[in-house]
Amino acid sequence: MEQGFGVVIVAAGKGTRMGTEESKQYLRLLDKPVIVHTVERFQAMPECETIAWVTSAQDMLRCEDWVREYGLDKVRDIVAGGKERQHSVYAGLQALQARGLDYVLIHDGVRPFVDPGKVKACFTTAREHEACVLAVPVKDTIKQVNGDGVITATPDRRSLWAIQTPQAFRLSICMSAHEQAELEGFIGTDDAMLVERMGVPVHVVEGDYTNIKLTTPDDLDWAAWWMLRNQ
Ligand SMILES: Nc1ccn([C@@H]2O[C@H](COP(=O)(O)OP(=O)(O)OP(=O)(O)O)[C@@H](O)[C@H]2O)c(=O)n1
Ligand SMILES: C[C@](O)(CO)[C@H](O)COP(=O)(O)O
Repeated sequence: MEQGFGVVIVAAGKGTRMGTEESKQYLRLLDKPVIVHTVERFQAMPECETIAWVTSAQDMLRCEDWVREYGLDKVRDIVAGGKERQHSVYAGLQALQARGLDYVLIHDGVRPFVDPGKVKACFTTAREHEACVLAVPVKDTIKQVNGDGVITATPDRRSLWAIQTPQAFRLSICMSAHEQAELEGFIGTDDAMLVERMGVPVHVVEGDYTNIKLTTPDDLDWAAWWMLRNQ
């Protein structure tokens, strides 16, 4: 059988933009915490061999409890994250390195609706090309606006994509990209940025608009409705 992938699920953020007392990854979405819904997506995929769950140091115990309660036996590592998302990803990558897999997927713990078929397509493309992300074409016209609130450019929409997770890479490339960024003090908003800086072409696979990242309170209403509709 072909080797599968390991996934790093990052959930060590504070969720400042959500503005809730409890961090957004622990909010209940119908019957379970958001993060449990997300981990279950990967737990159920035959291609997923191992999961590294990145959380804050103070939340490790409750995550261990959920692993037992929900039978998430692919979670072999629960590790503490860092100040920025990038540091949290790196902590997860280090844990996965010991698992002997060639390919890693990195996924936001607050994207609970990712479609397994799209995850598989992203993994397959990474196996062919070493680096791949899920993304959707932008629907709006995007403008660049300067500090005075004046439009300075209108990029051609046909070349604009909104980038999501998972992002899939050959593990050795992803590790080197993170190490290089750390060395140079570079912080990116996604992992592809770090790999792009290394000159490695990152391929895009079209995902779904429903693979949203729960970010602001309005996302929660939509998420509850979407989950009910698909039960
Ligand atoms: N230091 C951090 C920051 C973010 N994340 C994770 O990265 C994902 C995407 O980040 P984002 O939506 O920006 O989450 P937060 O940083 O929690 O949100 P905010 O920026 O509103 O505080 C989330 O699952 C979040 O928990 C992380 O593991 N470690
Ligand atoms: C990685 C990501 O999901 C791509 O959209 C995103 O960049 C992570 O969080 P952000 O802080 O909202 O940029």
